[in-house]
Amino acid sequence: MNIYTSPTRASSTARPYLPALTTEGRSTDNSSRDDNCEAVPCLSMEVCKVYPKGPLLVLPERIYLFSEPTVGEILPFDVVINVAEETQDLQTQVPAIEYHHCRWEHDSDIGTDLVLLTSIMHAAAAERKKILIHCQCGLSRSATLVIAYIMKFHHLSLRRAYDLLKSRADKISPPMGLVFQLMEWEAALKATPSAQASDYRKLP
Ligand SMILES: N[C@@H](Cc1ccc(OP(=O)(O)O)cc1)C(=O)O
Repeated sequence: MNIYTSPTRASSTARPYLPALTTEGRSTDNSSRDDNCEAVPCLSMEVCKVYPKGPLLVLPERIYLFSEPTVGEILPFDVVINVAEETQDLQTQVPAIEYHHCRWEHDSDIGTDLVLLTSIMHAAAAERKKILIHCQCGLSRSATLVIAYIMKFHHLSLRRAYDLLKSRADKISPPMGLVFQLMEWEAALKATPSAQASDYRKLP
């Protein structure tokens, strides 16, 4: 399944990031800690080694965050969501995997996709599927999607969802253009209290 999202938001060539926030409440679950996310800088679009140990488990419902994977790296997953415009689309190479590709840039309008993609994640999680969320580096766009998911299905504010993910993958840094859209997402979630309390999954 391919979902093309036109980049309609202009002028985000500079990419301001949220400042580093509190690390209070870091997970004690070493399997989802950020040891994987060592200080290996993203030197270029080609060399993106933020997760040198492979996909990082960031949420208990088998949701992993990663940079651009190889075919071999996605084989263990049931569902793969690729949210980068510039990454290779591996769909035809992994026909057995539920593969979604949303071609986001760092300033794309992602609001509609968030509704669909977080629902896909939620449905897959309910079926105990193993889910990989990735972009090019695993820092901005994929992190934005995971934050949106946490906000909706763990019922956390943007700030708390960001802090939670940051405590598990401390290199994440959603660009300000996407953070603004997460603010809109937060407002939309607040406006729909039906945001399914029954869907709540308690975080460890
Ligand atoms: N711009 C970074 C690399 C980088 C590329 C893409 C990126 O976004 P995402 O995490 O959404 O792929 C983040 C960082 C550098 O020059 O090192």
